[in-house]
Amino acid sequence: MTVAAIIVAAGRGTRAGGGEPKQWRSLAGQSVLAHSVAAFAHLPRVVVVLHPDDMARGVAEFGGRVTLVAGGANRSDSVRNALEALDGAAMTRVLIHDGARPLVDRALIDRVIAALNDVPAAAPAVPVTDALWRGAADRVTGTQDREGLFRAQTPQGFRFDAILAAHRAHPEGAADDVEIARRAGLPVAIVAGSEDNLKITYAADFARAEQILGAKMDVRLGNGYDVHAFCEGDHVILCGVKVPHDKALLGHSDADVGMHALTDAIYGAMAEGDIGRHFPPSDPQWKGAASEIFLAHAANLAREKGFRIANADVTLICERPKIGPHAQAMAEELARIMGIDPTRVSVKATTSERLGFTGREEGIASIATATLVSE
Ligand SMILES: Nc1ccn([C@@H]2O[C@H](COP(=O)(O)OP(=O)(O)OP(=O)(O)O)[C@@H](O)[C@H]2O)c(=O)n1
Ligand SMILES: C[C@](O)(CO)[C@H](O)COP(=O)(O)O
Repeated sequence: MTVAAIIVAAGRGTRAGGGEPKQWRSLAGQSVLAHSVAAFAHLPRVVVVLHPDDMARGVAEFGGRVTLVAGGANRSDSVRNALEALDGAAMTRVLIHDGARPLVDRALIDRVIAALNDVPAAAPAVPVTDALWRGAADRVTGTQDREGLFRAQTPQGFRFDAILAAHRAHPEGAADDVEIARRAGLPVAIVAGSEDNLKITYAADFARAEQILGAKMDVRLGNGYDVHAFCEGDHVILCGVKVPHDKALLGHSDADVGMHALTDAIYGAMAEGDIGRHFPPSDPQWKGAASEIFLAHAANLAREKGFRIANADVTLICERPKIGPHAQAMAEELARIMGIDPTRVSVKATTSERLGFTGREEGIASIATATLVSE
C-alpha cells in the first residue's frame, strides 16, 4: 500500500492568540508544524496545506521535502484541496493530520495504517474518563452519560479513493474527516489514541506540549578529537575551506582535522564508533577522499535514527594559519553538509601559547562537540 500524509495547517489559530498563527510558533526549538511534518517524514508523500499568505514561509521551512497546497476557508475545504492535489498520484491510503498536533508518535501512526488493511477508514481516539456535565452561565444544568464517548484525534486514515469521493459528495464541511466519511456511509474503526497527542488550541497548550516533549526528548552529546601533522605544501583544508598556508596537513584523506573531529562527535553522540569504523583507513578507496563524505554520512545516519543535529561547536588548535578570517565560511560549509541552519554551527580557534606539538607548529589539533535531539 502507498500511504500519503496530508497535514492541514491553513488555520489562523485565533483561540491560541500570541501574534503569529500557532503552527508557526516555536516549540522546543522548531515550529509546531515542523514537529508535525517530521512525524510523517518516513512516508513516500507528504502534503502540507497552508494559508495562501504563508506559502513563501512554507517554501523556506520545508523546501522541496513536501508538496505545498493552498488551504480553504475551513478545515474541510483545506483537506479537499489536498486530496484533489493527490488525485492521480497513485496513493492507495491517506492519513489526514492536524498541523496543530505536533506530538503524534510513530506507534500511533502505524496503528492507523495497520487498521486500514481491514477497514476503509480508521482514526485514533481516547475514551472520555471524566464525568460529563452540561452547563450554562457558570451553573451545572445537567449530566451526560460518558459510556461509549471518545475524544477524536488525528491522523485519521482512509482508503484514498473512498475519502476523495466522500469529500466531493459532501462539500458542506464538518469538524473532521471521520464525519465526512460517515456521511458517505464508510465504516470507521477506532484505534487507540494517545493522551500526549494533544491539539494545540489555547495558549496554555504550548506549556503542556513543551513539558511532554521535554519528558520524551532524547538529547545526546558527543565529542570528537583529531590531530594531523604538517607536511610540505601550500594550503590546508579546514572545515571544508581551503586556506593558503606554507605547509599542508598529512593524512589518508584530505586531512581536514576540524571536519574529522566534528564527524566523530556526531558518531559519538549515537554510540556509533568513529570515522575509522565507517571508513577504514586500510581501504584504498578513501585515500585522498574529501572529508565531506564522512560528515554527510554521519549527519544522514543521525537523521535515519530520528535525530536532528541541534548544534555543533568546533575548535581548531594551531598557531598558524589564522582561522578568524575563515571561521564564518567554515561554519557555513559545515552547516551545508549537515543540512542545518548556519546559526547552529560554531567554528573558533585558539593557540596553545607555543606549548606542545601545536605550539611548535608540528601539526593542528581539533576538538568538537555535537548535540543530537530526537525528533
Ligand atoms: N481553514 C482551515 C482551518 C483549519 N485548518 C487546520 O485544521 C487544524 C485543526 O484546526 P484548529 O485547531 O481549529 O486550528 P485553527 O482553525 O487554526 O484554530 P482557531 O479555530 O483557534 O482559529 C489546524 O492544524 C488548522 O491549521 C486548516 O488547514 N484550514
Ligand atoms: C480534527 C480534530 O482534531 C479532531 O479532534 C478537530 O475536530 C479539529 O479541531 P477543531 O478545534 O474542532 O477545529
